[in-house]
Amino acid sequence: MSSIVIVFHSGYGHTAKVAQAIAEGAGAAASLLAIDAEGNVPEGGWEQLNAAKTIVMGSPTYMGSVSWQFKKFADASSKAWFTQAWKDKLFAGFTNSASMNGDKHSTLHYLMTLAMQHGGLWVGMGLMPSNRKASTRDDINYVASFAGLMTSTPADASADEMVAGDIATAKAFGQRLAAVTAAR
Ligand SMILES: Cc1cc2nc3c(=O)[nH]c(=O)nc-3n(C[C@H](O)[C@H](O)[C@H](O)COP(=O)(O)O)c2cc1C
Repeated sequence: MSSIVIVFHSGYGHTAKVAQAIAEGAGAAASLLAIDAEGNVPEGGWEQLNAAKTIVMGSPTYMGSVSWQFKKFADASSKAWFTQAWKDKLFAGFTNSASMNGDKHSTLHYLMTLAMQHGGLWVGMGLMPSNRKASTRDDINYVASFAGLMTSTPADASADEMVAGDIATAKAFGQRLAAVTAAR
């Protein structure tokens, strides 16, 4: 079982690409758990989550919040909530949307609330924003969130056309998650 489980939903592949980059940054400690189009996790998924030290949750931003498939997963996690089975695990979150802002914070805030309901400890980005005149879209944390990973992909861009700086930021976030998980 992996110490870091990245559980995510992705309708069109963008959030999945971010999840892969986080996993790449986190290295051998991490594994991916995709919520399917029906909002279900594959067999053995709940056991993986129960065994994890760190749960990283990701969803695209749809209409200013998580996708319904992610929400179905969140509601199903109430089974773990009843016994506080995930208490004191580390949690982190990420979301991708089309607009630069796009109300992504609303999605991250929901993920954070879910983590708090489970009695978890939230891990933010730990990365300074790239917000200088000389900063470019390909710099680390240009979208500049502290609460969790935000990435933006133009509405007409495929998952393969995602911004390189966002993918690099996701890898850096994965490295941080591996470091804080190992330190526990
Ligand atoms: C139903 C729906 C609602 C969306 N709502 C938003 C939104 O509130 N803000 C935004 O910036 N983008 C919004 N988008 C765009 C998606 O966030 C964007 O296409 C994202 O890359 C999709 O990620 P995915 O490929 O992992 O599903 C929406 C897309 C869909 C399909």
